[in-house]
Amino acid sequence: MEATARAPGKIILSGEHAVVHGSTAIAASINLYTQVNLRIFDDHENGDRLLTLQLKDVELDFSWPVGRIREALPELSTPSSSSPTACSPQFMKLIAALVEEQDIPEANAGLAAGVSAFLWLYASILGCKPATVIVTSDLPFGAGLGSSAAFCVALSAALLALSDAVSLDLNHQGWLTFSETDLELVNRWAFEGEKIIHGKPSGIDNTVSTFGNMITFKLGNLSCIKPTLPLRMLITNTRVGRNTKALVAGVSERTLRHPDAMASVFSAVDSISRELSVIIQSPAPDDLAITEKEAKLEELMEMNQGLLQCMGVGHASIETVLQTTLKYKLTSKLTGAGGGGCVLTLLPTLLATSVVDKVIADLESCGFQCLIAGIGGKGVEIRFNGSP
Ligand SMILES: Nc1ncnc2c1ncn2[C@@H]1O[C@H](COP(=O)(O)OP(=O)(O)OP(=O)(O)O)[C@@H](O)[C@H]1O
Ligand SMILES: C[C@@](O)(CCO)CC(=O)[O-]
Ligand SMILES: [Mg+2]
Repeated sequence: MEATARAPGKIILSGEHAVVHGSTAIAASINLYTQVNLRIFDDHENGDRLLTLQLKDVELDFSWPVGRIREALPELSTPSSSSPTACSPQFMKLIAALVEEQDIPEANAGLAAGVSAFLWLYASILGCKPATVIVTSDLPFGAGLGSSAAFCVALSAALLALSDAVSLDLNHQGWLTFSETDLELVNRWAFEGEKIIHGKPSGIDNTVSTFGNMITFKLGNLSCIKPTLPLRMLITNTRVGRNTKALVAGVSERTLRHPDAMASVFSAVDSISRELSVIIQSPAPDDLAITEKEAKLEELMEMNQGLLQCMGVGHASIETVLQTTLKYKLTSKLTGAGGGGCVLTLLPTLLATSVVDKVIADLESCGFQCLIAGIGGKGVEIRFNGSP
């Protein structure tokens, strides 16, 4: 049996990090995807009864005899696909041993978290069956565009599609969307994978990758936003790698040291997100109104960036992007966990293309990578047996 799932990355317009501490955040899917192809073998098909994970973008393959996994994770021989379960510290240790055996190159050490999430989701949803999983992605790892979430969502979707937990038309040709109920199940499993990679995620990344569009998110609850503004965002990748888990932990540690001050910071971010949501959805009768609303958006982005600085997740490379875009009277803010990674710049509707080209040339001369991604598209989708 074979299935392929694809899940989008994301940008966070406001509220990153504060959302982990209960504030409202706004996120949108982007048209960059992670794709997971899953092929399950019957016993006779896969002679060595192997579980193989191929990460095409980093040209790394991992392989375990199914018997080795069954021996290491005996309690997982019967899958629980309908009941998303957290990976306990005890299971984490057993999985870490299976990952350790693969001798991941030092340069790719960060992948250990992703491979651990893979083993947990595979064994919990499908049990110890021989399979080959091939992963490809448009998303840069560790850049703030939700690569970990897109990986966990696409993987959970592919595994569930071939489990008995969801009902899908296996003969459907082309990409298929799950039912709302099944999307909830995909999202809950993906969140368990994100916990392995992020440590203490809010759930916003996997939620927007699962459901797509643009959402407000607070304490696990999402609502869909219907923008009345043509939001055009330039995404600049500083190419400064960082680790979301460490950055999220750093904000929590600062909160322990300064509880009252950080509570005020998180409350201010909550207000910014709620105000942003109202502006983005308010009726836009004419161009003047659009320009006025974009000016308010820019001011709120600037305020959010200042509060992210308070949280300690800035970086010199992010400052360089802020200063460079400011020369063109444009407003930017980091997106995702910060500490490097990606920065958003709002491109006003009336901004001339020639100016956009100059801004991009200026940023690329700093060694950064720029793209204008489509935002607010579909969430996770599935297709079967290699159908186009
Ligand atoms: N395609 C993939 N295959 C395997 N592992 C992946 C893949 N994409 C992401 N990961 C895992 O997720 C890690 C990066 O996750 P991290 O949360 O640090 O960054 P991000 O998700 O890109 O940024 P942010 O969480 O700020 O949006 C990688 O080091 C790897 O462990
Ligand atoms: C930094 C953070 O708020 C967003 C990362 O994309 C972490 C999370 O919410 O899980
Ligand atoms: Mg992530």
